Amino acid sequence: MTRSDDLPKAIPAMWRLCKLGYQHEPGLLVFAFAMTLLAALPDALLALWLKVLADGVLRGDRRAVFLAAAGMALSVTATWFLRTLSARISRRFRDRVTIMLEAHVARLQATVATVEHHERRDYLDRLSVLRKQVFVLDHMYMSLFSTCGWILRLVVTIALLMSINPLLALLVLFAVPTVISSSWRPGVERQTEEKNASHQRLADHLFRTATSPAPGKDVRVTGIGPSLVTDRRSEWERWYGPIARVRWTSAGWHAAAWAIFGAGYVAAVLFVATGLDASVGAVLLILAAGARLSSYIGATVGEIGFLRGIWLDGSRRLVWLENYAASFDLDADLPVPSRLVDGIRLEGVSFRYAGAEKVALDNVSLHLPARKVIAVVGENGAGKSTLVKLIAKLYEPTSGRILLDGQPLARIPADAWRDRIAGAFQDFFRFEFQARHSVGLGDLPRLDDEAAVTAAVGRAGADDVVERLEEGLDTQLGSTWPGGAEISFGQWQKLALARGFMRDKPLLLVLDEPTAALDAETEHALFERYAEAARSSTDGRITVLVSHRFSTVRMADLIIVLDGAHVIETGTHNSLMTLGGHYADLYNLQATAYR
Ligand SMILES: Nc1ncnc2c1ncn2[C@@H]1O[C@H](COP(=O)(O)OP(=O)(O)OP(=O)(O)O)[C@@H](O)[C@H]1O
Repeated sequence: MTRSDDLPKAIPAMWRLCKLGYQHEPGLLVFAFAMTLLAALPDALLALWLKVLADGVLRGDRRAVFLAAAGMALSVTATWFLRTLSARISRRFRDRVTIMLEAHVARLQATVATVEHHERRDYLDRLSVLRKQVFVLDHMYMSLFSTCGWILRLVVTIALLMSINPLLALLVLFAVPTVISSSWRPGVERQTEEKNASHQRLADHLFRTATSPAPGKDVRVTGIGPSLVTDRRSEWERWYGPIARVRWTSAGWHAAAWAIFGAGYVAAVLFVATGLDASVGAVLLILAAGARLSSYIGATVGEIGFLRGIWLDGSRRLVWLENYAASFDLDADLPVPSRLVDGIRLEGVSFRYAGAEKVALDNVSLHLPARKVIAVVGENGAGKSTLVKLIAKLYEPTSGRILLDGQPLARIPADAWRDRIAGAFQDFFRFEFQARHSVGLGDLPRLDDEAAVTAAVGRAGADDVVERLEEGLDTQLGSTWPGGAEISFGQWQKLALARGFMRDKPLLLVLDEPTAALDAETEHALFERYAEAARSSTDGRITVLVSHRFSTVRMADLIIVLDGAHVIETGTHNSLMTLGGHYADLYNLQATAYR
C-alpha cells in the first residue's frame, strides 16, 4: 500500500484539480479561460497605438493617426467589454465549482476507510487548513486563468520592447528577484502557519469550550472560564507572533527586489532616450510599455504568489486527501465472505496510536471463533477498545495481520467489511434527527423502513424510550431544534444501541460498553438475547463484547483478558476461575463489592 505523509507536488496537483473542474463544468471552464486570455490582449496593445499615434503626428501621416485613434478606442472598449463578460462567466463557474469542491472534500473525509485522520495531530493540522481553504479553492482556477492572462500581456509587451531594440528584453532579468521573492514568500509564510497550526486549533478549541453549551456545566462548576479566556489569548499569540515576524522579514526582501527592477527600468528609459537614435514614438513606447512591463510583472508575480501560496497549497492538500482516501482500498481486492466458518485470527498484531510513545496492543495473537460470544476484559487503558477498532478496520495494525476466515482483512475493502458489522461503541454520537432516522441510519438502505427500525428498537430494548417520546419515532431529537425533545444520556445510549442493531445479518457484532448507562440486570438480559442470536445464527456471526460487568462477561463462550497491551489469559469463565489468575482477581474484587 502506498501512503505518503508528504504533500504532493504543486503542478501535478493543480493539473488534477483542473481535470476535476473540467469533469464537472467543461463548457464554463473552457469559456472562462478563453475570455480571460482574450481580455488580456487589447490592454497590452495600448502602448503600440501610442507609438503609432506619436509617429503619425510627427510625420503628419493622418492615416496613421486615424488608425491609432481607432485602435485605442477599440482597445479601451474591448478591454471593458471582455473584462465584464469574463468576470460574469468566471463568477458563474466559481459558484458551481465551489459547491462541487465542498461536497468532494466532505465526501472524501467522511469516507476515508479508517479514523486515523481524525486523531493524528499532523493530519488534523493539515485538514484544518484544508477545511478553511475549500471555500476559496475555486480561486485556484481564476488565479490560474489570470496568471495566463498576465503572461500573455507580458509576452506582447516584451515583443513590443524588442521591436525597438532586442537588448530591451534584458529588462526582464531585472524582474527576476521579484519573481524569486514572490514565489519564496508564501511558501515560508505557509510553513510557519502550519508549524504553529496546533496553537490556532487549541485557541479555537478553548473558545468553543468557553462558549458552547455542552461543556457549560463543567466550565461553571470548575470555574475554569476566566483561565480559558487567557489561555486562548496566549495560544492565539503563540500562533500569530511567529507568522507576523516571518511576514515582516519576507516583506523586507520583497521591497529590495522591487528596488532592483526600478533601477533597471530607469536605465532602460535612459538607454532608449539617449543611447539610441530612436524616434519620439519609440521613447513613448518604452515609457508606456516599460511602465506596463513593471505592472504586468508585478501582477504576474503577485498572481503566481497567490497561486503558489494559497490556491495551489489548497489543491495540494486536496489531492493528498484524495490519494490518502484512495490508498486504503488500493490493495483491497478480496470480497467479504458471505458466512464465517473459521472466524477472525490475529497474528502478532501490534498497534501504536500516532504520536503515542507506548503501544496500545503488543504482539497479540488470538482466535475469535465463528458463532461464538467473546468477551474482552481488562482494566482501563488495557487496549480493549483498540482491539475492537482493529477488527472493525477503523485502524490498521502497525504490524502483524488480521485474517478473516483465512483471508487478510487488509485486502478486504473497509466499506464492504463494515456493511457486515453491527453494534455500538461507548463513545457513540448523538444524531439529532427524527428518532426513526437516528436509529435507521444504522443501515442506510433501510433508513425509512418502519418495520426494520421497530425491530432494531426492540432488539436494543429501547421500546420504552420510543414510547415516552411524544410523537414516537417521528419525534425530532435535540432541544435546540424546533419541537425537538431532549432525552437523557441513557436514552441516547439505547437509541445508539438500536442504531447498531439495524443490520440484522451481521458477521461481526461489536458491543464496546454500549450499555454502561443501563443497570446491570438490564444489560445482562440484553446480552443474553444477543448471545442466543449469535449461537443460533447460520452465518457464523461473532459477537465481541467489552464490559466491566462480570455478571455479563461470565456468560461468554470465550473471555480474553488484556493487561497493559498484552493478552494475558484466555478461556471460559470456569477455566479462568480455576486458573486463579488476573481474571479471578478482578472477578472476586467485583463480587466482594456487590456482596
Ligand atoms: N486516539 C488515541 N490516541 C493515542 N492513544 C490512545 C488513543 N486511544 C487510546 N489510546 C491509548 O491506548 C491505550 C489503550 O486504550 P483503549 O481505549 O484501547 O483502552 P480500553 O481498555 O478500551 O480502556 P477503557 O476501559 O478505559 O475504555 C491507552 O493507553 C490509551 O491511553
